Amino acid sequence: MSTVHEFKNTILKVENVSLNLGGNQILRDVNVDIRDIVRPGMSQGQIVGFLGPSGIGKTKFFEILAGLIKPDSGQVLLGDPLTPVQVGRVGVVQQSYPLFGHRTVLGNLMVAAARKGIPAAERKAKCEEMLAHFGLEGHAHRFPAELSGGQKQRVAIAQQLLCSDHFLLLDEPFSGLDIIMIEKVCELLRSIAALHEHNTIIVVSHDIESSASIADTLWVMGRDRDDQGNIIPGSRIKHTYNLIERGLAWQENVMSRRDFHDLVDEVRGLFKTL
Ligand SMILES: Nc1ncnc2c1ncn2[C@@H]1O[C@H](COP(=O)(O)OP(=O)(O)OP(=O)(O)O)[C@@H](O)[C@H]1O
Repeated sequence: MSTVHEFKNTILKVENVSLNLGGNQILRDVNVDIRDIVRPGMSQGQIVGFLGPSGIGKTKFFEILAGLIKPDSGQVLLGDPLTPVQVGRVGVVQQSYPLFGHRTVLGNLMVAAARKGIPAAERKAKCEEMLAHFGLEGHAHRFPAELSGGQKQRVAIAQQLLCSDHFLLLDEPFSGLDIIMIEKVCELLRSIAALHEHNTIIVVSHDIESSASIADTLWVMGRDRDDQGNIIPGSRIKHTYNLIERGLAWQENVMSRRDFHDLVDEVRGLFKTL
């Protein structure tokens, strides 16, 4: 598959974000950005895999990216042109998939479409289009309690995609799924990225292999050490891997490639130093 591409405008920018909690520095001067990737003849969104050891600050950074909590300093800018993040612009898919239990699958999507301001006359068609894209047409009139975990996850992703502004944050989307389901989720996320030029998906995960198999970029969060090897409090994005440059983005069967496994080993090795 061709990797001819250009990086265009920055569509997400994190500037000098720091966060303290309970007297501890959690994040320190985090600076990172995502640029719109353009490929000839297709709409190509962005997928970032966001990795880091447990307790490093991924969840807190995720909440700041979504505008759910404010950093002590710094800011997050989104869109084209860039403007400060506000709650609702970034779709957040939590592991628990919170859906309205008293509404059907279609009803849940209709609420999201209304929240986004899609005109009433167009809502049903838009929601049905989403249901078809997510392979949920047969479940439109079911209630969340009647769905499997994987089906609930797809409804939650569709719902967040409908009511947000091209940005989706997913918290551990592969957790608790078997290998076939993980492949399906990977396929779904790739297809969402291809739905719109600006669609940008950030996947927070402990699963290095699955994240790397769909990402164009990996962010690894970690802390610095001083000259004596002591940890300096406050995490930042310590390493950014450009998988396009490595020829590993947008490749069929990338997981069967030796250079892909070398990358996964490299990231795993890096974790031990963070
Ligand atoms: N309300 C709080 N007050 C003080 N410290 C907190 C608070 N919430 C989180 N922390 C600390 O902030 C750090 C980062 O937590 P966070 O949940 O962001 O880590 P994480 O990378 O998402 O971890 P995991 O991968 O295990 O979910 C942890 O050391 C945690 O103990």
